[in-house]
Amino acid sequence: MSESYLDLDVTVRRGEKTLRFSLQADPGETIAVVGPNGAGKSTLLDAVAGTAPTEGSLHVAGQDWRRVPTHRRRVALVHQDHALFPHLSVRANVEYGARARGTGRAEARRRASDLLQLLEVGELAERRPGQLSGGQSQRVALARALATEPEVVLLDEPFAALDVAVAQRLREVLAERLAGFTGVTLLVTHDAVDLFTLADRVLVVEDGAVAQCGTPAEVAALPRTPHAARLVGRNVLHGRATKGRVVLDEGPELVTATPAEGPVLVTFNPSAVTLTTEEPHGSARNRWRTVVRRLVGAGDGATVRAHLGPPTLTVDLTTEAVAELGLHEGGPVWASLKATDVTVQEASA
Ligand SMILES: Nc1ncnc2c1ncn2[C@@H]1O[C@H](COP(=O)(O)OP(=O)(O)OP(=O)(O)O)[C@@H](O)[C@H]1O
Repeated sequence: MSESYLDLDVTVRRGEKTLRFSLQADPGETIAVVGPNGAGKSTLLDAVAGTAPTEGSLHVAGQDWRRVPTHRRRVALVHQDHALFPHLSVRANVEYGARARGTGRAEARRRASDLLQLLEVGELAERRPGQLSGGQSQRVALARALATEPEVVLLDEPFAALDVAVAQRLREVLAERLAGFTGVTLLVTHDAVDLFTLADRVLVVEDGAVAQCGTPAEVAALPRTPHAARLVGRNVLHGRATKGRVVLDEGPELVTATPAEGPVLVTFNPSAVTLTTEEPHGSARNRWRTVVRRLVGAGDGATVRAHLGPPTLTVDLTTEAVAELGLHEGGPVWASLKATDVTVQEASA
């Protein structure tokens, strides 16, 4: 019998693809699931919910969930399109969640009132879903999901359709609510903010398998996939190390301060890269003449993210610096990087 609250080790076949997931989680844990499009994040949720045919083992709260039919699994799923019942009031939508699990009418009503209050939409109880904003609807959808007293909550990009301020407020409300939740929450997200505000751990999914699982700080410090690196704003390059040098898969060499041998991932902060128009003559051991591929404003008007390559680099700089350097897409630039700013980790074969 498994020690973990949730213990999953499954294989899922989807068309031509075979996806394989393994995850153990403790009571009360919130796990962010990240990865590129098509990596298998939704498939992982489907495997837990029982809506995808799976082989392997899945235990939740001491029960063998392979023996629990899908409709009896104590699992609540919230998507970005919340799909509330349009003909029922907000209150009735949330009560439905509880009643569907066999809860009595009075208890369901009490639970719905409590949850709507907690999610700060108590005053909307008599409205119909059509009379709610996107953020309000999403709160009601969360209330309805939690009213089922689930053992596992599956949140599939629940903030994706909301504007930034609404999403931020809902994150705060959800963080409070999840703090008192004793089950396991899996949260699929493409937003690094979720990692640092909601997640106890981050599960990085790549190409139908778990590429990394660690605390948000661990993944931020040493992301093991380019997607995770981009998400947390770090650079990651693949290469092969011999004696303090790494021959990058993209061609150029990189000098590092850490001895390593064999396949490696090298990571570094965008702020560690210095850009110049002339070849730099400072102490930086690594310098490359490269090309500006894309310049993307950060939305605050003051900072710009430059994508360069080869080698593929991301660099954050101020709009003044962009102007001073005369950076433009397709234009040349020198990038330099100190050996001591580079972290080297072994790559799994
Ligand atoms: N019902 C299905 N039948 C066949 N293949 C499927 C099915 N559902 C998903 N797939 C495939 O399985 C893989 C994983 O898809 P999945 O939707 O789990 O990825 P995801 O990480 O959730 O992606 P996204 O971020 O785009 O939602 C993809 O290659 C996808 O094309």
